[in-house]
Amino acid sequence: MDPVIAVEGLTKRYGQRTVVDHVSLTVEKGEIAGFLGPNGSGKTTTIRMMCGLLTPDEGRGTVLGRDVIRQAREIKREVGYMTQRFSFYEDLTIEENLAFVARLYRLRPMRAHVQRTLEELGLSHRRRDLAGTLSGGWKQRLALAACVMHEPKLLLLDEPTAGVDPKARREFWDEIHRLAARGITVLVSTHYMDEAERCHRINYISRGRLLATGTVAEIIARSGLASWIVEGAPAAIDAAIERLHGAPGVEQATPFGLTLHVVGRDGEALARSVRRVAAELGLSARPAETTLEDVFIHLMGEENSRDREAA
Ligand SMILES: Nc1ncnc2c1ncn2[C@@H]1O[C@H](COP(=O)(O)OP(=O)(O)OP(=O)(O)O)[C@@H](O)[C@H]1O
Repeated sequence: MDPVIAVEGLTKRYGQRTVVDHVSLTVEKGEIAGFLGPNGSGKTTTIRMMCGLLTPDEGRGTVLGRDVIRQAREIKREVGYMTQRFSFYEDLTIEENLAFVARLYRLRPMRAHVQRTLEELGLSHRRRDLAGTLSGGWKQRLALAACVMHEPKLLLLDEPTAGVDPKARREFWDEIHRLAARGITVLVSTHYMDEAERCHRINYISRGRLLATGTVAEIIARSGLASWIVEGAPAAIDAAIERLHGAPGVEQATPFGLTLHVVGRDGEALARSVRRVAAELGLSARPAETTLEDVFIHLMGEENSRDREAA
C-alpha cells in the first residue's frame, strides 16, 4: 500500500532564511506520526506545505496519493487540518458551530453529519453549550470534531493539546488512537514527551532539518547515549551540576526535581565521572535508561554547539 504521506526534499524559504530545509517524510496508513522540535523549527510550515496551504520552494511528493504541488487544492479539501489557533463562534453552541463547518464543506445531509460527529466525539450531551463557555479540553474536542466531520483519511494536527490539562490531553490522545484504529492516519506536532511516546513513529525537526526519525526505541538506541541518575540533597545536586560540567564523558547534566540526568556517548568515561562526583558530594548514582527527552535535549545541544563552532 502506498504511504499516505511521501514527501521528499520539501524546502521553504522566507527571504534569505531557509525555514524548512529538504525535509523528507513518509507516513504509512493508520500510523500516528509525531512531529517534534523546538519552537520555530519549521513544524507548522512543513505541515502547511503538506496540506496544500503553502507551496514549497523545492521538493516534491504526494499526500493521499495527490501531488503536493499540482493538486494542492484537492489535498486541502481531503485532509483534516487542526491549526494551532483554531477559532469558533463563541456565542454559538457546539452543535451550531459544527453545523456551520458542515455547511462550509457542503456536507449533505447536514444534520446527519453533525449528529454522527457529536456522537463519535462524545459531544452529544453538551451540544447546546456555548463554545465560549467550554474549558480548554472541550474546546480541543470541538476543534477535532470540526476537522473530522468531512471524514478525512489524514489528520494533520498542529499542537492540538497546547495548554490543555493532563487529563484532557490523555483523553484527546485516546481519541486519536481510536481514529487511527479505524484506519485514519495522523500527523501530530507536540512539545510534550508523554505524547511523543504515544506516537507510532517520531520525526524530530530542528532549524528546518529532520534530524531523527523512527520509533521511540529506535531513536533512543540510535542516539548511542548512556545515562545515569544522580540523587541527593538539592544543594549537593547543584554542586554536582557544576562539577560534572565539562567532565570527561559528560555531555549534559539536566536536573529533574531532586534527581539529575547525566548523559553522554562515551559510557565508560561518563560512568567514571559520575561515580567520582557522586562520591565527592555524598550523592547516590545509578545507571538509567536513556529517555526520549534526554535524546532531544542532546540533539538541541549538538545543534547549539555546531552554531557556536560556526560563529
Ligand atoms: N510567513 C512567514 N514569513 C517569514 N518567516 C516565517 C513565516 N512563517 C514562519 N516563519 C518563520 O519560520 C520559522 C519556522 O516557523 P514554524 O511556525 O514553521 O515553526 P514551528 O516549529 O511550528 O514552531 P512552534 O513550535 O513555535 O509552533 C520561524 O522562525 C518563523 O518565524
